[in-house]
Amino acid sequence: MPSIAAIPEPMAVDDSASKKAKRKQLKAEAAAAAEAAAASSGKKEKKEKKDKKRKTKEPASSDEEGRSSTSSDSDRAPSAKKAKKEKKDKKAKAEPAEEPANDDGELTASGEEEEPADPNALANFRISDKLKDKLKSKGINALFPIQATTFALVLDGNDLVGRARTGQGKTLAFVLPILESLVNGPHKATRRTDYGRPPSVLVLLPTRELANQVHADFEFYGGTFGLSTCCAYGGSPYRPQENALRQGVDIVVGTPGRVKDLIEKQKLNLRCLKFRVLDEADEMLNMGFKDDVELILGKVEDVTKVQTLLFSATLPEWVKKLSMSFLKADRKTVDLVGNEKMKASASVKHLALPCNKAARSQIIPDIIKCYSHGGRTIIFTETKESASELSSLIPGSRALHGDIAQAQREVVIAGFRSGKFLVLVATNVAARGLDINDVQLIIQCEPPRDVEAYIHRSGRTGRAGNTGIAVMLFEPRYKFGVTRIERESGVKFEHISAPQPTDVAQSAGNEAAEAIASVSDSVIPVFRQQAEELLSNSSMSAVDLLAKALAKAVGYTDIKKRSLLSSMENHTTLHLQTGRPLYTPSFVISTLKRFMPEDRLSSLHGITLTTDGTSAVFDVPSAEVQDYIQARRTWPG
Ligand SMILES: Nc1ncnc2c1ncn2[C@@H]1O[C@H](COP(=O)(O)OP(=O)(O)OP(=O)(O)O)[C@@H](O)[C@H]1O
Repeated sequence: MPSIAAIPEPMAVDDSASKKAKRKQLKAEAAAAAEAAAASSGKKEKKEKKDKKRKTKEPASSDEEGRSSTSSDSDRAPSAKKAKKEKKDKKAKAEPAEEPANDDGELTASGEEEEPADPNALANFRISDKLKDKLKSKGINALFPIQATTFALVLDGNDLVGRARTGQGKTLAFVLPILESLVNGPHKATRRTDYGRPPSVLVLLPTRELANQVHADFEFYGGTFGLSTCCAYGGSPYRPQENALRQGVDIVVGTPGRVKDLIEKQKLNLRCLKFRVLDEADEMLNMGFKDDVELILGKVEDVTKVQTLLFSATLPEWVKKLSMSFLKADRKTVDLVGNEKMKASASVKHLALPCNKAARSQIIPDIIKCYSHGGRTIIFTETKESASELSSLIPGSRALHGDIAQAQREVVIAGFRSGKFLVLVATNVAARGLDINDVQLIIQCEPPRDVEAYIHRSGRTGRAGNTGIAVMLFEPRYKFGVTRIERESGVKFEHISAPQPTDVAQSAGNEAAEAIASVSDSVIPVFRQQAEELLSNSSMSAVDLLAKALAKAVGYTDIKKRSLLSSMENHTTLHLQTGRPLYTPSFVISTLKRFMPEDRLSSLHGITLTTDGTSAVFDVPSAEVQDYIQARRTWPG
């Protein structure tokens, strides 16, 4: 006999634990995941570290070190505490590089000021003192695995394809050896330093924001050697870029369109190029820059004199093939992801949440309240229109997409970086490479079309040893989008339901209670009389009244119900059990028609069969729940 009941609790997530406990658990799990990832990419290195006293150092080799480990990391049972320590130390765990060489007297070969046990300590690499000081000023005392494994290869003149997960320091993996190579290494002798010199380095990347970021790194670290950098991207005036090129620069960082324009206008000359770097190469090709990139790379007269480096967290097969035409035959490949199942960042907790499009703007602010821990949030939408629309619906957020004027885009990014506002609603322009401090939460409004987008978007959090949370929303009907991303990225989503209004209110209440403690006693005389009147005129207890005051202080006058299935406000999820196969959603409708008038069923939506096929869940307006339950009771069958 069929039965029908409202589902009062989330179906797939245990909400019984307090918010605090949940937060703690998430943090600990994400930290453990981070540890596992680090352990995974550096498994061999860790083992070696253990045995360090017995073993001698070996030179870095792409063949050996590029291989990633798949063996069991669970044995390690990493603790959150340990992960925290790791975050603090930002320790890298890769193979030691070759013995440092002292090629011009500027480089140090001793590990005196470094932690001697760390094979990736700066002292173990051919990095000059000036550059080391700059790195230390940023809190960098050791290289990350991708940097440690590629440093000597690049400095020694190899072409290279480098791959590591998001947030693992790929930028410095090319910045550092390029700078050393120009100033102290093989290119020192032939590098031009005169007025009007053509650049020695060209870095191509897909977005303007990323160009700005990498430019800033080259300026910061290259400035120490007196190297000058020019940033060339579309939407910005030509004049300053052309002036800089006329005077002569050492490094040009830019997007393919503008770089091509400057070459065609004969403002940019690549005849003295020593390095060309393709950062996020697959995205440049995805964005239709393939012809521009090929044209630019083809402008180099003598390719034997140029080193070409290609870096990304994702290297689809066709990009690898393409690298064959850009890079020399003896190129090295360092792939720290390799054939490992998990391609996305392992220091990120990946969550999936069913949510109808119409409910997004209601639910997203609650997700932010529950999961951002007061840090920054980036929300990704598929289209520019939905980014603008959503940002207009989410208080305190700003939009970023390709239709926004470049000057405004820069203002938005600067505001987000500086913490002027904490929520950015963006299209894929913010998906690649952006490294913004304290991004705690990523929300993707729907499963992206390609898995690379998922990997890069979710990788805006959980960077450089930190942990983060990525929530992907999906239409309950299109659950296959989640399965597809799971299959292709290796991510195992934890399925959660929308934070219930009571959860959100509770966490707001906690904050309000803390805030009350900071209110000065000077307000008491002013408000005491109203407080006394309120208490004497009310039949409620002082505690209940205070609870109401807290609710009002954080903007609550009512708690609305939210469906678990589609996250719609004022909707409730019902569970129909028949004990017999239901086959399809239309079969569910015909079953319901037996006890509910047909016209009432028009407000029902989101019918989803449970896995055993004998029951179904669907949403109805909360006001109609009792009608369903009553009708079922009076129905004889
Ligand atoms: N050796 C290091 N020690 C500590 N922090 C580092 C180190 N190297 C890089 N970082 C920091 O790690 C962060 C991530 O680096 P970066 O942006 O280069 O990552 P990425 O691998 O290029 O990520 P994505 O794939 O998302 O572009 C940056 O804030 C950077 O300053």
